[in-house]
Amino acid sequence: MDKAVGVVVFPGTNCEHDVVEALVDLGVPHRLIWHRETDLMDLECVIIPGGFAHGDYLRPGAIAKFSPVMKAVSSFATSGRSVLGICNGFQVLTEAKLLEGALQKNAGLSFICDVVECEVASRNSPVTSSLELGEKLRLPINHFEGNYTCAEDDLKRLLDEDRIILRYVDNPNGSIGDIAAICNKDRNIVGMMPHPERAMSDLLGSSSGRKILASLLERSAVLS
Ligand SMILES: NC(=O)CC[C@H](N)C(=O)O
Repeated sequence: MDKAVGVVVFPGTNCEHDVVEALVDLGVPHRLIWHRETDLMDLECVIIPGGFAHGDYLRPGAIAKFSPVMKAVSSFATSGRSVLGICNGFQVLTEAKLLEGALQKNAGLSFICDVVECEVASRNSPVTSSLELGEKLRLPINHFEGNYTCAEDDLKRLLDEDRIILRYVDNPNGSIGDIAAICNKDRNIVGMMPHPERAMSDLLGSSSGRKILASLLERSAVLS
C-alpha cells in the first residue's frame, strides 16, 4: 500500500476507529498497527490514538512504553517521519521519553469530557504549519490525566525552542503554561491532549481537528 498512515493499537486503545474515520474522511490510506508489530517502515506517518493502553495500569502509558511497537516508533521518528500522539498517545510518548514531561491527574481530580478552546502557539510543527499563529481552535478533550507537567528547565527549553504548539485559552486541567500540545526538538514528534479526530466537521460541532490532521498529512506527503 502506498503512502499509508499507521494507527497504533494497544490492548485498551479505544479511539483508533475515530482516527480511521477521520483518515477515511480525508481520503488517506491507513493501516492499523497491533502493538506487537516491529516494522513501520512502509508508513509515512504514525498516529498513536487515545484510550487506555494496557488499561492505564500503574499510570497511563507506563506499560505501553514496553510494547514492541514503541522501539519501532522511536526508529520511525529517527528516520524523520512524523508521529502524532493524541491524548493517551501523548501519555505514551512522554512515558517512552520521546517527549519530555508527564501527564498527571487533572487539577480538580475529575474526568473532563468537554469541548475547549485552544490557540496555536507555534506554527513550526507538522500539525500547525498550515494554521495561523494565534488561531483559535475548538477541540474535544476527554481525559482524567491531562494535566501536563515538566521540570522547570524542560519548560524553559520548550519555550526557548518554540516547542509549545497549542495552549488552552481557559485551562481546564491545570496544565503548566496552559500547554495542550508540544513537539520534540526535531519537531516531528507531537503530543496533544485534545482529540482532532473528533472535530472533523462543523455539522458535528467543529472542524478545527480537520485542519490539524490535514496539516500533518500534507507534511507527511500523504495528502496534497
Ligand atoms: N481519551 C483518552 O485518550 C483518555 C484517556 C486517558 N488515559 C485518561 O483518562 O487520562
